[in-house]
Amino acid sequence: MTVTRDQILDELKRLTLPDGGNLVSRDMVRALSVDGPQVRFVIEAPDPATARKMEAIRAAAEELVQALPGVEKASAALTAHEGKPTGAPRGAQAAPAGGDSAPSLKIGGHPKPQTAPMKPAGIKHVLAIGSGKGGVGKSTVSSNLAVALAKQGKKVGLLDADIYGPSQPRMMGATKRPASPDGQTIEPLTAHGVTLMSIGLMLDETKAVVWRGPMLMGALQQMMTQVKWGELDVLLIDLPPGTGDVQLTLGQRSALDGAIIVSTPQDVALLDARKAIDMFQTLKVPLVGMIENMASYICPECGHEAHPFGHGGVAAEAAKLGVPLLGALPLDLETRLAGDAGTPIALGDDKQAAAYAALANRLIEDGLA
Ligand SMILES: Nc1ncnc2c1ncn2[C@@H]1O[C@H](COP(=O)(O)OP(=O)(O)OP(=O)(O)O)[C@@H](O)[C@H]1O
Repeated sequence: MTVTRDQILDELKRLTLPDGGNLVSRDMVRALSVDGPQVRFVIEAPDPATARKMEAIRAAAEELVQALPGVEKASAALTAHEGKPTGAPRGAQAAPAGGDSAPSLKIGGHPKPQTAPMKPAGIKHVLAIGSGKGGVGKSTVSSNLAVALAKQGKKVGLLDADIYGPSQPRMMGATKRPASPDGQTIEPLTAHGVTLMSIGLMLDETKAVVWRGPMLMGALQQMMTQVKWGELDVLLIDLPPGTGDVQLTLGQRSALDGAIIVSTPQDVALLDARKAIDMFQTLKVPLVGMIENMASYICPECGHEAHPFGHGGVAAEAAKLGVPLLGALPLDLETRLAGDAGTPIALGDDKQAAAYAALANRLIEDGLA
């Protein structure tokens, strides 16, 4: 008989810590692996000083697990956070066991082992919005699409997973830090009818984020599993540009229903968009389609139409790759100003809002929202 992870965690819950809670409720168990009768795990203390006081707990935890039926050898190691890394989350302490201070939630710890792809229970569809190149308007498209879908009566969530340059708080006009009243779950914000969460809102915005892959994975896992998203028709995930750890983690570890790629028509952007498409295909994430942004510019003075980033490049690329072209959005001053003001252009009723409404309708017709 092989011991299960749940049995081990249940056993560890029996071990009460001197300052309250147990190893599981205090989220200290890491890297639990069960290899037949061999069990290994790590106990991660919030700091080296606490770790030094926990040797007896480590030994007791090892002994308890070793006594479980089906376990031949259990080994537990102690580690500790080495202080706050650069770009560390605000309140980067483990959730306090008690006391007067408000519980805080550590963002970006080591990921927990998963048995199934992440998809919060109440969410019907999860769509990632990516781009190869930065600055092509992926966040602008994400926020406006979210608002346009909400205007159609859909329950929409928007997760800003761009930890290196989170822009949704500004674009959606919601910069308050989400609360974590119990130190375990995060209450997302609401803006313009959209349920919003940004990893950036949990970080110190004055510091650059220097995170290793595992911490990124842990942070994304938390966004998917600890945020109280509630019932949603669709969760849009605004990815960072490129094909890095965030994209890989989400593609491999969460149940994405599709990916949308935003690109400008210029060659350098298309070159990178192709790489992003290739990555999603490799990860077997269905490609919903491409969106051409900054496709044309209408001079407000004379009405002349110009194509500063080229013309038709995304349509041609989409046709070549056999991916639908979902829409072409112009370069538009009002779109930029609305984004900067935290009131996405899709909230209004002008031509740009209509273009986003058409995009939203298409996703709804395709059964993706
Ligand atoms: N169609 C558009 N017309 C005018 N300005 C736009 C348009 N799309 C995006 N912008 C502006 O371009 C800038 C970059 O857009 P945005 O932040 O959405 O791009 P991104 O691809 O998400 O960038 P990053 O790589 O930094 O995440 C922003 O100032 C935004 O307001």
